[in-house]
Amino acid sequence: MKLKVCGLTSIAQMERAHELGVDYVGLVLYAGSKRSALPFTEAAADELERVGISKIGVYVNEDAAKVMADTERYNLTAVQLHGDESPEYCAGLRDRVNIIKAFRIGADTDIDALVAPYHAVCDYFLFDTRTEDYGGSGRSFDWKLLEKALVDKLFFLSGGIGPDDLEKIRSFYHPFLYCIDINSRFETEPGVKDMAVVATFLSELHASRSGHVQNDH
Ligand SMILES: O=C(O)c1ccccc1N[C@@H]1O[C@H](COP(=O)(O)O)[C@@H](O)[C@H]1O
Repeated sequence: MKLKVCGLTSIAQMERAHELGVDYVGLVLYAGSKRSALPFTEAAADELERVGISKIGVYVNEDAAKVMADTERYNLTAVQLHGDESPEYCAGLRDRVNIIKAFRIGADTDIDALVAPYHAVCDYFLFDTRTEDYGGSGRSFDWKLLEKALVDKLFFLSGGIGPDDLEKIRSFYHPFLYCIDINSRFETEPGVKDMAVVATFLSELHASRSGHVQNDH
């Protein structure tokens, strides 16, 4: 089971995440977010490029040329497209970078119909909660909806996952669950994580999943 910590805004916290063994950090490169990592000074961008941990850029309806430029500049492993990006948009970027398409899920969402056009043009899916905003709401959705859907692509599970959700994660099995994505519920303020709480969560996540062999590649 992989762990992504999203919404970090300092190089020191990214390096700490790397030391802890977090798999991915998410940089919110969307100016409309409370935890936007923008703007960078040139010096910070240079430092960011060199941080050892795999970095995922989080975007909302961004210009594709900007996403491509950021991918090179910051050495991004993948981009998380959290807005209303079309399948064509995803296909246009995919030969340059891994694509994680985020879907916002509500009680009445037809997940199969929503994801079908994206199946061939993404590397991963990500499931978040549908709210009035694009993401980072701290609110969760009913994971049982994923069990009922025909999801057959590796996915990131997100949306209000908090330090107390380990038992819930332990009880949720899905053959395509790849990564747990944590964000606002681990913050002391927007953009600043409590890394001690992240460390405890990570070690308990690993301990609780040690009996599972699910998608640990
Ligand atoms: O974190 C944000 O501010 C954000 C803004 C716009 C799009 C995505 C954003 N973050 C992503 O939202 C999900 C859920 O976060 P939370 O746990 O509910 O706080 C997560 O995947 C973040 O990557």
